[in-house]
Amino acid sequence: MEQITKVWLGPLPADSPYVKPFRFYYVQNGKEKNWDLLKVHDSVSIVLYNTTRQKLIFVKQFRPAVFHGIVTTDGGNVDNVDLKKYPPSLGCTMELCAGIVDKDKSWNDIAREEVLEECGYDVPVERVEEVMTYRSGVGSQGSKQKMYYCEVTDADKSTSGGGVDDELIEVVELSIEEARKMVQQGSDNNSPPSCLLGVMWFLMNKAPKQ
Ligand SMILES: Nc1nc(=O)c2ncn([C@@H]3O[C@H](COP(=O)(O)OP(=O)(O)O[C@H]4O[C@H](CO)[C@@H](O)[C@H](O)[C@H]4O)[C@@H](O)[C@H]3O)c2[nH]1
Ligand SMILES: [Mg+2]
Repeated sequence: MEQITKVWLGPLPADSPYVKPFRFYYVQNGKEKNWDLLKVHDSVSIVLYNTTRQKLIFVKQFRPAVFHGIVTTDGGNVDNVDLKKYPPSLGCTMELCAGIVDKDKSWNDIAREEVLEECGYDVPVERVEEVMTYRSGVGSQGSKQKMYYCEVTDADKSTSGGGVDDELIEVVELSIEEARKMVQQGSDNNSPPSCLLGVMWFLMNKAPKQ
């Protein structure tokens, strides 16, 4: 699915549109301190539930940062890494449908667009409900993510999804029981906390009571 054939590293160009590193200085309790941080885009995530088939909809994709973390924690060198020893599938994650806020559009419109681009469901923006906001990576980035909830049906499906431009995204459907297991027992699918939070929120507030 991920189709990765080669991996290597390089320095971060100063004009990256995605991450800008800074050293932040401040005086606290009379003492000068500093903190190294990364400015990254804010983002939206969407808990998607298909009521026709009673499935939660997730996206699976190769995440370079996760692959890097796995290889280096294991003591490996990512630069020109041996992909037989470290298969790229190690860096694939199960996530909520999500996207960065990098356009001159409302957050709700961006959430609606991600549902269409990544998962293929074409819904009017009114059907995308705001749930909560939180901060990710508070030690290094502190970016805001707003979580949404959207119920979809098979009739809303207009494309197979999979992302735009060069994105390679797999749409994955889980039953409520399978999603419950993911947060009860944990799993080895590299899910970020935002995805686990979204599933727990759904189970507490939306899942049909048994
Ligand atoms: N981030 C990035 N760095 C690059 O160097 C980089 N180079 C190219 N790109 C392109 O930017 C687009 C980013 O895709 P999305 O808008 O769908 O955003 P996500 O990657 O899904 O990230 C969100 O959702 C995650 C899960 O909740 C959260 O962890 C993130 O914080 C949150 O932003 C893709 O077209 C990708 O090809 C980069 N994107
Ligand atoms: Mg995305």
